[in-house]
Amino acid sequence: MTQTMIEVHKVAKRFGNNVVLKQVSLRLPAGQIMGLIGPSGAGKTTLVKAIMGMERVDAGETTVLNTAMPNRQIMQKIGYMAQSDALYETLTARENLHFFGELMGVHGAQLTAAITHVAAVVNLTDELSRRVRAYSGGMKRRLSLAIALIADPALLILDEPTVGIDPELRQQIWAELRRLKQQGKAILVTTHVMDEAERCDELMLIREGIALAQGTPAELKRAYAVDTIEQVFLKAGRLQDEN
Ligand SMILES: Nc1ncnc2c1ncn2[C@@H]1O[C@H](COP(=O)(O)OP(=O)(O)OP(=O)(O)O)[C@@H](O)[C@H]1O
Repeated sequence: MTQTMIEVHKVAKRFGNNVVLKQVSLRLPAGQIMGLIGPSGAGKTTLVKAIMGMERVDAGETTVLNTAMPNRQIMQKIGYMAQSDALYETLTARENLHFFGELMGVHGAQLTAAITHVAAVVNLTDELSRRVRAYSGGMKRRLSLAIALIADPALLILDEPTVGIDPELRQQIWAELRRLKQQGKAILVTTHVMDEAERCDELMLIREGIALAQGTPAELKRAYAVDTIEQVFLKAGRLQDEN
């Protein structure tokens, strides 16, 4: 069987009285892109943080690269892009990439080559010498994505990576994600964009903390007898409300 990169088993989480994840399970093998889709507040980021080991869960287990999370060493091996950018504003983009690359164990000529490559992927090659505080919101998202890619990690966890990014560049980023997947990398991505959901190998639909449906885009469309993932989303929501 293909190597399992992420295993989530019956994870539950609440904040006070607000139950945010209910018995959520998933498995992400190497060479696959899994999309987490669901309305705002559904629990996607909380699930991502639980997988990263950044949020303690109340029940269940999360395992990354065969290691129970939280685990600091494993955390450093994940190419993680958070929903809010964690960048050094007073440094240039190149200095940020250099800093985070070193932190993830990439050095010297290898790091220089990696910076050139990831900057090209997110179209920031000509902006590398500018300080991040002069960047627009979209440019900061692109730099955050470049940082997630810098160490060529076996596992990428990307929380809404293409928010604020124009359609052309979004295509380019998805082409890179596909290339990485073909190399055997595993990618977990949260998205609100339905055409991105269609590009995932596997989708999990989360609503009110419940994993409502899981499968390939084609399987989900068949199961709900609809033509698009957007319709799956709407129909699954309606059915959940009726029950
Ligand atoms: N640290 C926290 N303390 C209290 N409540 C929280 C905390 N983090 C998240 N929540 C709540 O948990 C629920 C799920 O939030 P989460 O960020 O996981 O949703 P999401 O699906 O990622 O939403 P979005 O698509 O808007 O990013 C929300 O009701 C949110 O208010």
